[in-house]
Amino acid sequence: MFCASPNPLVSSMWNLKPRALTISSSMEPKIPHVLSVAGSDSGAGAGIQADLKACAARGVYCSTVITAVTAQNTVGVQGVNVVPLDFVEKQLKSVLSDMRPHVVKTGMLPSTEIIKILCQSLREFPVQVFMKEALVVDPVMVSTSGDVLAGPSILDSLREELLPMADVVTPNIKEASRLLGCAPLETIADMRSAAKSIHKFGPRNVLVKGGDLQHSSDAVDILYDGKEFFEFRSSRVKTQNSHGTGCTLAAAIAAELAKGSQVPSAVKVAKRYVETALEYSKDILIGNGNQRPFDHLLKLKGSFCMPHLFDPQDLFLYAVTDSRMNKRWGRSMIDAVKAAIEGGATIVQIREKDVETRNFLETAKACLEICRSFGVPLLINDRIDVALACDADGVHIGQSDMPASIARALLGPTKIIGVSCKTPEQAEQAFVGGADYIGSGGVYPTNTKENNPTIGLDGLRTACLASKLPVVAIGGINASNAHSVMKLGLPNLKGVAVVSALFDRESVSTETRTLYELLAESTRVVS
Ligand SMILES: Nc1ncnc2c1ncn2[C@@H]1O[C@H](COP(=O)(O)OP(=O)(O)O)[C@@H](O)[C@H]1O
Ligand SMILES: Cc1ncc(COP(=O)(O)O)c(N)n1
Ligand SMILES: [Mg+2]
Repeated sequence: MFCASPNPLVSSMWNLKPRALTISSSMEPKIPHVLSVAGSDSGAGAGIQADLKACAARGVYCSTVITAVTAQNTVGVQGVNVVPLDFVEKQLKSVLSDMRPHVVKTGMLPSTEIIKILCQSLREFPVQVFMKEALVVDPVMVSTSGDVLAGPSILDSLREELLPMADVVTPNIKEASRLLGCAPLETIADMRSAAKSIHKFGPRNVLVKGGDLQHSSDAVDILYDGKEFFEFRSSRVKTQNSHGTGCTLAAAIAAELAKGSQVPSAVKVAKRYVETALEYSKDILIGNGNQRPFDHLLKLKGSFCMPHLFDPQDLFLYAVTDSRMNKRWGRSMIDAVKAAIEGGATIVQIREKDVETRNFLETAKACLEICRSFGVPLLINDRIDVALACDADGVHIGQSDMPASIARALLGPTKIIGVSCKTPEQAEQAFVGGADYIGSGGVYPTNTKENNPTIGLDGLRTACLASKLPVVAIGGINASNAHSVMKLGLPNLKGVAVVSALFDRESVSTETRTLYELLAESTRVVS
């Protein structure tokens, strides 16, 4: 059985189904699936092995078509053995005709013939997720060690055949200048202009990766979608363990697209995953060379003690609780959080309006301990200071709180930030400010928030369509209307946030479990 929960214990201890997937209910029920068409790296830092690990870490199934077998280690590439063309074709047919991946990601494509066979196979077996964004091309040419993985002879077929079919292409700075036949890129301005020029070959989105940009203290990537530029910036992790970052980034983008994310949001999540993986494995020692791999599966190892890296699927069943409502039912906030997780909550937010800061902090610390032990992220409502003080996984802020950009500056790159948004303008602001998701509502009338106009299902749809970020619906959602919300079937609508229907009830765990089952039914969970 494939288990997409970040913490398998949550499933096994409480006998829950695996996390639900938001593949539209009108499609066959499937778990998100990426096909990687790439070369094998015997050192397992890059290539097929990186793709398998990155997809696994991001909760996505990955099948593989191997184009070449490389003898490779941390020193360099000692040999390349290209898989015979007819056997590449056979592998493609085997996977595409039967397993129907949602997204195809390509890496090392060592010959023109292999590129042509791939294009032909993709025409014969079109690959789509939510009718769009299904081909991610990482135009691998030279390894970081300087060894050639695909010679200049592939450039024409790459430019003329594969790139026009690509939804996202992810050249590093060297690959970008090779594709364009231009001088090396030296600045971010060069990266922008290269992204624009590569876009003319026909891909819908171009991401020029700046990991190897000299004299840049940050790792900056530039995305161009034909209209807008997006700049993704993270601090540069000081490590030699960065072999395979390019493959990993592209695989993680493909994984997020397979879950239904839009391109900018997929890039953002993927880049943060790479940065976090580099940071957590910066000191590991594998091999004697200077092209050393990092640890893709940090998430599995770290779920008990490390901060939670945002995954849009966390938003599936979002439990929001405060002490006032719990007091009415004679339970502590800590018991409420435990019960919600027991019932299947995939993320928890605590909010307090009338408790003293010191008490709130103590409660938050206790809740965090429970959440960490189950690998469920804990967010603090409004209070960035409390989130920082207890090292919570992030915050949820409203339109009258600090702007997302300031919250991001205060909280740093890895904390989760959600923003309540009613309008497309607010959703855009949240994205630009560095938020991870938006909460949109009130979908239905509610007693928990005064002066909060209802936007209805139409307002929710408008917000989702306008948002580049994943969305969680909020406001008056309960077991009788959750299905109508999820039925909207919008790819970035990831789940529902619930207050009263879980906590203004006698048994929090029973209500949460019932709602979980219902949501799972609406989105057709497969196990
Ligand atoms: N030392 C680093 N610290 C943080 N991010 C990095 C570092 N090196 C690369 N990255 C990021 O890893 C991804 C892969 O980029 P890059 O290294 O340029 O590609 P490639 O591996 O294809 O050469 C990009 O998102 C880049 O910004
Ligand atoms: C099989 C294979 N595919 C891709 C790369 C590129 O990875 P990197 O740029 O990190 O060396 C590689 N070295 N080997
Ligand atoms: Mg790299």
